[in-house]
Amino acid sequence: MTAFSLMIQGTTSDAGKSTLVTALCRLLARRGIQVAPFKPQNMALNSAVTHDGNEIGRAQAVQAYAAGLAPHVDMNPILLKPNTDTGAQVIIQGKAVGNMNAVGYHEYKNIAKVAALDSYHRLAEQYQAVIIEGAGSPAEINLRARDIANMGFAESIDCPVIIIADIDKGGVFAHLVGTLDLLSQSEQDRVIGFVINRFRGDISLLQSGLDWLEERTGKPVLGVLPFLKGFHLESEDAVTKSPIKTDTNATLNIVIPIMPRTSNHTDWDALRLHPDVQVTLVGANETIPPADLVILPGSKSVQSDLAFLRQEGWQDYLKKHLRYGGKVIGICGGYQMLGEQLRDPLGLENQHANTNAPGFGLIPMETVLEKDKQLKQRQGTLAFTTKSTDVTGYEIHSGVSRFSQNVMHFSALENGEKEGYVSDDNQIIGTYLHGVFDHPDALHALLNWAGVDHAATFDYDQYRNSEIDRLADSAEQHINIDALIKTCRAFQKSN
Ligand SMILES: NC(=O)CC[C@H](N)C(=O)O
Repeated sequence: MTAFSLMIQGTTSDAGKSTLVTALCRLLARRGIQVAPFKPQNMALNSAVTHDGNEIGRAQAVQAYAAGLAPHVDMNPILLKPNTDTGAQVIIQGKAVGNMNAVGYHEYKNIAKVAALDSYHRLAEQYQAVIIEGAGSPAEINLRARDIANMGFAESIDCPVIIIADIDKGGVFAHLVGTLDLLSQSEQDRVIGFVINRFRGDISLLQSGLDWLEERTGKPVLGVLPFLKGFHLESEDAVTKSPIKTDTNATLNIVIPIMPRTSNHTDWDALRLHPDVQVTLVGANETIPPADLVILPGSKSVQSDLAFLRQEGWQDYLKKHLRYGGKVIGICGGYQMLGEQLRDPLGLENQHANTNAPGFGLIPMETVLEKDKQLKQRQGTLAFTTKSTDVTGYEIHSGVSRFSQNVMHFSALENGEKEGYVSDDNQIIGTYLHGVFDHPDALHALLNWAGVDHAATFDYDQYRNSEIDRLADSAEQHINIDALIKTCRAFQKSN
């Protein structure tokens, strides 16, 4: 059997590339084909940690899960994490190599490409199929010259491409025809067809448009995927503000600030999906509503996000919230902010070295950002509950925090380390563990801590798995997957 690759590119960001790759990974795995996901270059603040301590984009970790694999660094060899308005931390094969601005990175792309190809070839040797995700749109002609994220990559490895467009946004025919038109002949030749995503309504009304599109471009429409109501899969970067659930009997109100550099926003997905919880995300210039629990999330640029929170009135809000008996959980960067001092001697998160800032002063702790980033998957038990309760999570941070006095810890980890903080008055928790609400037992205990007496059981892993199945079932129904596999194999042979 010939191994094959297929790349999914989109007419815009958020067209549905990640979801289609996820669906294909699950559908090939169901057919017994050993398949791996791959994205050469990802720009996102929501990353995942592999077993061996490397950092990759969240979407590839979810796609690996759909394929029945553990996430591996080769699945996303280049990750860009924006930490200022003009620059990003560049992560190559799982490890940060430094901060670069857009021009600097453009120059660096030739080096980054070597890593992308190296990782891809390793996957291609190991698996029977590699499903590749593009980034943004392949028609950004100003970025074409050194492109390694879309057609530049497809041309290098000579693979077929599907272009996907989101009909819910409108303008789907213009997007598809325009995108194809802006590609070179050899790039156009590798487009094996289109997929239209998020269609609602009567397909018979779309048919004349599909016929026109096929006639005009000479490319087939491989499938029209319906809008999946209430569908939720961990999104890569965009923080979705609309509530996931509509009917809620929530008893616990959670408020979370959205800061310019909020990271790992999927930390609160399990809460947004939980029937007993109402999560309100508060952005810039919005009134902060009353809450039972405030969660300060992770941040890629802690000092500037802290300044943002102060400017938005969160310091006074937190003081009042705690005075009235409210609870606070700080995760990673949000945990660091709750401390007394933040130091960045090397200028890792700013353009300048030696930037310091006072934190909210609610935890007797000081944090220094150090050169080596800590990337770890974690397992342990909660240290502050009487009942032994499992907790899982992962750490991604440069900050090293030190307490100025003895404190109660949040968790006891499997390697014997104690981690995090719980205040004596039981109102504040701080932890470095991202994903801390994902384990059903930890979720239950934390909701109980926050005031929910009989919280419903919610298993995030199970939920994710059934959402991937729902997505894959829909793709199976609307795309001829066996014919697609044949086309990809034929492309591989003829080129
Ligand atoms: N994930 C985070 O919130 C990281 C916090 C901070 N940027 C650090 O590196 O220490």
